Amino acid sequence: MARKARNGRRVLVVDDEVDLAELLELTLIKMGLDVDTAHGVAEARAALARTRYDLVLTDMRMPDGEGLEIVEYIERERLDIPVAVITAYGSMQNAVAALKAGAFDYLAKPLALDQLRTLVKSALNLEEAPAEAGPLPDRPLLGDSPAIRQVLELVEKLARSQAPVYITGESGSGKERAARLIHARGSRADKPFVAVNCGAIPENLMESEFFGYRKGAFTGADQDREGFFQAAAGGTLFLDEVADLPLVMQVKLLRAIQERKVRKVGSTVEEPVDVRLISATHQNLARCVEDGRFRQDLYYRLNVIELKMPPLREMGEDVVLIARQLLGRLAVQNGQTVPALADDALAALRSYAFPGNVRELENTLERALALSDGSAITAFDLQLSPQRLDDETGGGADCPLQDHLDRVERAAILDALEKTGGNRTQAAKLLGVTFRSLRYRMDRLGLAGKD
Ligand SMILES: Nc1ncnc2c1ncn2[C@@H]1O[C@H](COP(=O)(O)OP(=O)(O)OP(=O)(O)O)[C@@H](O)[C@H]1O
Repeated sequence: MARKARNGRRVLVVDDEVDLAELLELTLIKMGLDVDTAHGVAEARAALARTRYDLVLTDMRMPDGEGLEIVEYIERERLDIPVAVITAYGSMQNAVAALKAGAFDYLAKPLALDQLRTLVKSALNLEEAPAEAGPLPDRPLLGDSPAIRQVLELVEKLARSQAPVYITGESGSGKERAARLIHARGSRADKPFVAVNCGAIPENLMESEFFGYRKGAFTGADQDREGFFQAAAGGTLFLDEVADLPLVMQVKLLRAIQERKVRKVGSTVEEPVDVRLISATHQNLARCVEDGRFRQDLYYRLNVIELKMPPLREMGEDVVLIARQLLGRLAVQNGQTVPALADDALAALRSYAFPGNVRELENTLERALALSDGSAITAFDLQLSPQRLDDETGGGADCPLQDHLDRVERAAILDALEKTGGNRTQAAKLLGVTFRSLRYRMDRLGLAGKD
């Protein structure tokens, strides 16, 4: 089966499960890609022999063979096509075998669509959609539980003040959304809101990214450039994952906050800056201070007022309320009628721990909408895996699987780079992955500047 879209990049999806293939296909088409689907290894080989693809996504287990064979085929024939595999939940061995055979990444089932999109964008070097022009839409924080009402009250108060705000909460609990709301409701609303993921900036570029640089400051600096501080002038600078700032940068940030001035790299003059700071992290920053990983003086500067985002599982019936609102929005976006939530789906939503909070709920619904027959969403469509119901007791609620895997991966890569003196080719060999796979992984984990 082949479907056409808009930007000329062609992806081969290999999956014998019709539902999953359809979900992948829909998601990729929405990204503007052309998609062919093969329902087994033999069909995939035939398609690869016939057509030039820019990316292959393959399931691991199919009736006529393993996804691994496709990875090996692409390597053997030197087709130079990035290939990613989709593995069953919990089968890390399969994922590792595929990476060793040349796959550049893997996705675990049930599929998280935002991870899929990140992977595809990265493999195809697709540009991010341009940022929305004009003032940011004042998107609300959904929910009506006492926990979220308290948050909303505090947001209104914080919007009226200029004090630094420090937002805590689990991943996906709406920290960035709350920060945007504080900005949008305050006196700086018509000025920029600049969000910075502190964990994603290579260490060697941090200073110039934050404070800008002058032409000639270093090789390649062929014109003056503004940093985040200048870009947020008069508005709000949102420092996400602030615990990931390296200590050297913490000193520079503290200075900028205290002096209300920044100096571009390569410049001798300081310029005044006026930004409101909001920072966030899902880590325990006080513990980072105790461990010596975060400066206490900066911690006090940032943590003037704390806003705690509640986890979705502590928001009672909000899970159903938010699910209905999100479903309505998604269905309208797709031009579908809004499906009902069947009783078994409601029960599944109420009993699941949602370690990934509202973000996970959004992904779950997006996937369910694609899988459902259109009239009602059932528990089956939601695919909330029962193992994860126990996450709360197993510590998983504080540590969703992806975070855990990322941490393991990050430690292994850093270790290999240290052992090889930063030589990526040797590090890739040591890790048993291809050079391209290592480069991709370092980009994804924000380690690109670490060697
Ligand atoms: N209360 C809410 N109402 C509506 N949408 C929400 C709510 N909370 C979170 N979201 C949505 O969930 C997704 C994740 O939210 P956001 O990025 O604000 O979370 P975060 O806590 O900053 O996550 P991370 O720690 O991973 O950066 C976004 O799409 C956001 O719009």
